[in-house]
Amino acid sequence: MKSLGKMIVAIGSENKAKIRAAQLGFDQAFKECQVTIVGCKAASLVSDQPMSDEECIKGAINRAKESLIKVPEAKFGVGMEGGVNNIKDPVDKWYECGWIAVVSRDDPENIGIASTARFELPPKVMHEIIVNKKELAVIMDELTQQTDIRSNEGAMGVYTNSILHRDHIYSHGLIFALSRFITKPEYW
Ligand SMILES: O=P(O)(O)OP(=O)(O)OP(=O)(O)OC[C@H]1O[C@@H](n2cnc3c(O)ncnc32)[C@H](O)[C@@H]1O
Repeated sequence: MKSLGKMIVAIGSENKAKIRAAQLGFDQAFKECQVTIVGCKAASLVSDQPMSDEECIKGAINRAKESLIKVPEAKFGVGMEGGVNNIKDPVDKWYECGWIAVVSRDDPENIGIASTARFELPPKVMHEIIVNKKELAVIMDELTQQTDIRSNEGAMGVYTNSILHRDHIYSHGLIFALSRFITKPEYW
């Protein structure tokens, strides 16, 4: 039987849902490899509750780059940053999604960036974030009377009756971010 090549991937987070997402995404994108995901603390250098896509992207890139430094044996560094964003026109609504950055050690300037699917956050949740300056994770735990929603099904699970969980949805965003590394070079 052909043995699988081994690959180590760093992720700039110790959040279990994000680590599961990284494993799910890399296992599908690199079927020929046995992938080990190594989580580590990495500073996003943006606010605890990012309020725009731009801020999330910055946070994801910062985390991806720092994770590559912290895990010297890693081939890729991954950053995942959740946050909210406001679409004003044609309807004024707030959405939540995760942004994912993937940095390759071979070519650190070649960064894959993509987002997860997004979902609407209700005005009562946005009121808590904007007026009472609370983080989404805290609001979710209070609303559901559960603990550590962020490491489990996530707000995505709460607002889909557990149909869509944070790990799976983030794995889809990760696979989009990996596109440049796994598809034919002539597509790029
Ligand atoms: O340990 P880290 O990697 O920071 O994981 P985190 O869950 O705190 O995630 P982010 O920093 O990426 O998210 C920014 C904020 O939004 C919250 N958040 C994002 N997505 C969420 C989700 O699906 N469920 C609950 N909270 C979420 C999160 O807890 C923070 O308050």
